[in-house]
Amino acid sequence: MAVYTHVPAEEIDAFLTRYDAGRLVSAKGIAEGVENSNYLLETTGADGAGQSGSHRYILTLYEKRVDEADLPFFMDLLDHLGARGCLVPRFIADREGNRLQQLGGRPACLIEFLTGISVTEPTPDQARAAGAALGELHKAAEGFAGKRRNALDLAGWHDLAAKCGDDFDVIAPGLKARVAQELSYLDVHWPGDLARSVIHADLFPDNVLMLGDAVTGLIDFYFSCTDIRAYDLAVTHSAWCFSNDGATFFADRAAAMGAGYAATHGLTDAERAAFPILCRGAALRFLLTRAYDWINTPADALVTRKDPLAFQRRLDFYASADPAVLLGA
Ligand SMILES: Nc1ncnc2c1ncn2[C@@H]1O[C@H](COP(=O)(O)OP(=O)(O)O)[C@@H](O)[C@H]1O
Ligand SMILES: N[C@@H](CCOP(=O)(O)O)C(=O)O
Repeated sequence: MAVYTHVPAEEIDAFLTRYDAGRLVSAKGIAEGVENSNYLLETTGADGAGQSGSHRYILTLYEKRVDEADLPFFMDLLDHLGARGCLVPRFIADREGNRLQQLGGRPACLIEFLTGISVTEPTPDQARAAGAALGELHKAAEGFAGKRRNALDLAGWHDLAAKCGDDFDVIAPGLKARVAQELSYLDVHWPGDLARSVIHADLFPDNVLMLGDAVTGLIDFYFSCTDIRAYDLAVTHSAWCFSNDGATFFADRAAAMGAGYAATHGLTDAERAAFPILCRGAALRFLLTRAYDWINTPADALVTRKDPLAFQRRLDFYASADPAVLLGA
């Protein structure tokens, strides 16, 4: 469960009085997620007569990697994407027009609740829908003027690796050397000339809400940034096309995801040629943040740490795979 900051129900109820959202009926810490503290709120609604469950909101308190100064970028991006038909949540303004607040000593926002569930074992059709939704997102992001540097780029990966240092080998003997070897490879081969745009950068199954095979919401844009556009597909590929432990690659999901993305956006020849390297970078990026969190998560946080080695297995797969299997024909 990701709740780093515990806020008493009375404080949440008082917080809600700034909004036209009614009174608090229930507040539950949300089990999923590792970055921020999230609560699912139910309220009476503005007229005070709502039935239980009919007025839901997400309350997010920003922790760890989210810089408060970046929140306007995320808000503007979701406004832009929402106005172009993407199924993304709105940040809700209080009666004075403020969307950013303080609660429990943290920056906090009230956010529109979207329906849908996150799949844990995606089918190929669901992977196709995720690829298509990512392509739609990239199309909708065209023309967005905001820019944000990716703090988790190649330079950021070097910084994280240096911070983990010898602790890598506490997670698994030899991991420090494996990471160093991969960084050296990517220093030489990372592509510098591919199209860049705003990307989601963390479109894991838990950040895609679905009903059946239909995407009902894309959430958690807090890593969104300006970077190589096809890297976003590589991140999504690494997240959706393997068993959770990274031991099994599902070529059928990957081919479907590639087809879904091609149907709504598509890749250039140069992006296809670079895709195996982009996937290696994606796998290393999540290996590194998971390793850092494995070492540094506070003992009293209600959070389930994620296994870094699940992304070492993906990395090893990408480093040796026949490029032709990654996206199918
Ligand atoms: N707008 C939303 N609508 C519905 N559920 C949401 C929404 N935002 C977050 N959630 C739920 O909260 C969980 C954690 O949110 P997320 O933004 O992924 O957290 P973190 O930033 O900590 O990773 C999600 O997996 C989802 O279950
Ligand atoms: N997707 C990352 C962790 C970031 O948290 P999320 O819950 O926002 O996806 C991972 O799986 O390592």
